[in-house]
Amino acid sequence: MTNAKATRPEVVVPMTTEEETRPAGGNPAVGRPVVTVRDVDKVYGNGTVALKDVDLTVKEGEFISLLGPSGCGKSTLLRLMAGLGEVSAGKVNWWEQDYSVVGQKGRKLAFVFQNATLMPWARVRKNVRLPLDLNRDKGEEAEQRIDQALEMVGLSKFGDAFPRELSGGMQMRVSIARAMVTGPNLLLMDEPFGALDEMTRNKLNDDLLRLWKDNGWTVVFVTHSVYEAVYLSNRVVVMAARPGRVIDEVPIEAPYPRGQEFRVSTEFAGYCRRVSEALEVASQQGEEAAS
Ligand SMILES: Nc1ncnc2c1ncn2[C@@H]1O[C@H](COP(=O)(O)OP(=O)(O)OP(=O)(O)O)[C@@H](O)[C@H]1O
Repeated sequence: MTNAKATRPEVVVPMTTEEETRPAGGNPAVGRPVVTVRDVDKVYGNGTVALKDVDLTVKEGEFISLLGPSGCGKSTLLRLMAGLGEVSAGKVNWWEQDYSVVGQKGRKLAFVFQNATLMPWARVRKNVRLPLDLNRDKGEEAEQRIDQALEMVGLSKFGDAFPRELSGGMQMRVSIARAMVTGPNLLLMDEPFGALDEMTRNKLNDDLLRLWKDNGWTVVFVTHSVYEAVYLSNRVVVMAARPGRVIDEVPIEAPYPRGQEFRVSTEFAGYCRRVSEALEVASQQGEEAAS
């Protein structure tokens, strides 16, 4: 991956339509690659090999979860997909093109962190506006986008509130609205609901699936929860540590929309068992490498 220069051309690659990527049942079909990670190594300055020979292709309309023991490189991989940091070897492409071609704006991605990371001194509306301010997007259209983003996360009435006046779940909704406001088509989420209680988390999972479907997003989601990964994803990517690598992929073929019925189904339990077993293998491999 190379750093883009401001003078380089920016190519916005048109997306295919939702109909093309979501056949009957609501599951994503084999769409065009959105992000391609090829033979990627990441070695930090202190010598830690965070990723070794990682290959992963994320396709249009997919909802992929990255799951694995602590330190297996989930966040590192997500950050490289976001263009935050350089690979040590290998390549990351967006829409089959190099960063130097597709450019910052052409990637149209947004990143959601575990903590809502809101500006505590600024009202909700100003927090959501931040990416637009950074892009110098102003005027009526910008205001409409903020309205839409707040409406989508159910916070239309809270634009004038300060973050401290909101619950943890609502703060996370603000964070998602802020990610949505620039109209991304790739959403990278690093344990966004990890700090929330189970009820709130389940609710936000349902909201996220609705937004994913309505907006035709592609999502890569880091989580420690087998249940969350299975519930949300059409594919769970299991990673092992020392060095961080992909060891298994489990397709979750249950149709969307998913709801409470799916959560309590034997199908869900079966997928959770399958993913837990893969996670167990990942943990053992990490421990063996450490001993
Ligand atoms: N900036 C950094 N400098 C040095 N080492 C780092 C840095 N960031 C991460 N690491 C190391 O790289 C490895 C992978 O870290 P990473 O945070 O990507 O894993 P993770 O799977 O997301 O972990 P967790 O589940 O605990 O969040 C770990 O050994 C970590 O200590």
